[in-house]
Amino acid sequence: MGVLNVTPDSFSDGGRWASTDAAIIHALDLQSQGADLIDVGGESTRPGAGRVAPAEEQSRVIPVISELARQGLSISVDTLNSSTAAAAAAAGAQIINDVSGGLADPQMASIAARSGLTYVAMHWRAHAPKMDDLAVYGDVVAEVRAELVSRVDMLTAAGLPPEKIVLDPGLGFSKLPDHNWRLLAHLDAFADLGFPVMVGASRKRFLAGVLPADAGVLERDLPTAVVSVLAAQAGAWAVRVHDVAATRTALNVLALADSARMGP
Ligand SMILES: Nc1nc2ncc(COP(=O)(O)O)nc2c(=O)[nH]1
Repeated sequence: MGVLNVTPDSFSDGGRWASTDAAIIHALDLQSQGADLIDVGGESTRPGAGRVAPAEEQSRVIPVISELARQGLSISVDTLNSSTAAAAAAAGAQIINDVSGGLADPQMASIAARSGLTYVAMHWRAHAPKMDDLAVYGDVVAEVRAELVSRVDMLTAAGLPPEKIVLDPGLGFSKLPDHNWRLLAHLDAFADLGFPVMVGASRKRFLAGVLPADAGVLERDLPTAVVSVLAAQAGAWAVRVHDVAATRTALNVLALADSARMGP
């Protein structure tokens, strides 16, 4: 899943694809790098980001989704807002990627159920201003797992078929670095729930821990690609990344190593 932030302020690529034309060019480039899906977002969820009105979010993402769907790309819409999810479904998106897992907008579960789209429910505890204050866990794996199970219960009660649900541990959302590493080390705890699992580590702060102190954000693309391999080995359904080429290459290494291991 290639990241396409059509926003002026996303933490690692804000403003670069803010125009519709630039966004479409970048989406096609992500596809040529090997992306199976393009995740189109119009509101930055980085810590400290302010909220964006749904109308503004839709003005950013719907023209992009419409054109990319017209060109046959597989699109997810990264939104907390049910009105944006409904508009994206009408514009040709196949997936709703809701970082709040339905908590931010009470209408989202029913809108997602009615849309027939696949729905990614990510683990989340609060909007950006309060997010870091809630990074408190006794057992992060058990608690994130339990909270995602309660999200599934709410979503299915609203009519969303279980087979439409993808789960995501929400790396970097109300998590300290060691929480993220523990979640990555125990992805099986989420895969065991019987839903596809998505992982979004790309360029996130916790990856800085494996880099020199003066490393820039783009240097996190290498550890991101390594995490993509770890996620694939744990059976992840998708990884959400900015640098698709790096992850595609890393997954090619894994595929060749696996085939060599199973070969004669
Ligand atoms: N499902 C899912 N969606 C996401 N959307 C945005 C971000 C924040 O990253 P960005 O600001 O680079 O888009 N991370 C995730 C994530 O980890 N999982």
